[in-house]
Amino acid sequence: MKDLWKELRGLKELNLYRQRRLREGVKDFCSNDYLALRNHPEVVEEAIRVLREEGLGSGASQLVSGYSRYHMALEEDLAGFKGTECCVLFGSGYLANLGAIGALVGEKDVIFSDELNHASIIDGCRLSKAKVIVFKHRDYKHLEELLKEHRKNYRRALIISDSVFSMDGDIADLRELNRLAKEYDAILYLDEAHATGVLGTTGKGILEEFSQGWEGHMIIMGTLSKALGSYGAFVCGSKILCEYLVNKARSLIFSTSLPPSVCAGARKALEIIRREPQRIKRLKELTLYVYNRLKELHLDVLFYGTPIIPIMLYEEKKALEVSRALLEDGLFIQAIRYPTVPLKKARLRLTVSLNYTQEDVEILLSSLSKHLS
Ligand SMILES: Cc1ncc(COP(=O)(O)O)c(C=O)c1O
Repeated sequence: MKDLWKELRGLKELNLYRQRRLREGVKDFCSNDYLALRNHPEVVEEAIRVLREEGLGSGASQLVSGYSRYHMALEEDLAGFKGTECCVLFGSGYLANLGAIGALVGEKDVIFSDELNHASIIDGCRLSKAKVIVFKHRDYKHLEELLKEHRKNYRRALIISDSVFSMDGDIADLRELNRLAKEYDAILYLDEAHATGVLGTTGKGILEEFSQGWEGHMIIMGTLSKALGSYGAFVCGSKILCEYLVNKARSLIFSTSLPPSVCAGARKALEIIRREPQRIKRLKELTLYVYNRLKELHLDVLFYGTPIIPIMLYEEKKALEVSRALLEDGLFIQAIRYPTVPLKKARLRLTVSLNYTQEDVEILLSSLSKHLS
């Protein structure tokens, strides 16, 4: 146990020590509740209704007795929303990536993975025992070189990318990824955690953003935990894929399914997104407004049109200091540091949400200006 203490001390010395913070009493500027659906009265009402009807937990895994009509209805709606044949729910985005990647590829196979993919993809790749080849971030020329050299040596190939990269907010080039997937006979696996409810004019995700229909070799993974304001995740694709995952994905088979109330709440959130596409438009407008105001402060921000707007501070210590100073003003933006991002690329990951009022934005800007300009 002494070793653990030493390691923690090492993290503190490097400004890489992490602590959870109660978010009470502060305005949250770093959640992924982009469309403000987590507290939407209809979502909460529906979840409570089903909570009363079904009880708290689901009682078992999907393959035992934990698969209710609420799970099935949500899967059907998600498949319809994403324009795929079928959908399977998972306990979380982390579990979906672990389970789906691990089921799809093994020792004889190869994965081509963007270097900035989410940690759950990295862990899923490692666990799968497939050969993992990492391509430079959004560098599709590099990807093509790697495909040319290595694809032929393996049975199945998977190209994996986040649709919206969670720490930078940039967007994968679907056209290039799809061209390469087709040319090199690979499955294209897209993580839509931050794209669902955000990209495209109606929030359907990267396919809509690129005016592209779903094709059989595409796997669309997404989470219920961001713009859908709930918890859990899904993998959409062909009927065969879903059947396969239900039989092979260990994180689905050997883990208790989502509570029915959580599924019902997510389904209501999806219904609201479909009914009110103006929410997505408003999010885009607010995002642009916040970015333009940040620019006036001459802050070093990354911006790609998505609601993830990292304020770059580079030094871990500086990121911690500014995050703490904001907290004293009642504003919460978490300092993101290694290993979530590379060393010396520390940042405040500001996210835009429909939860913010005009006044909130003004308070945020004046506090940022005080501590950063
Ligand atoms: C791109 C990406 N994939 C997967 C996940 C994991 O999702 P979850 O939080 O539902 O486990 C996240 C975020 O947490 C993410 O940003």
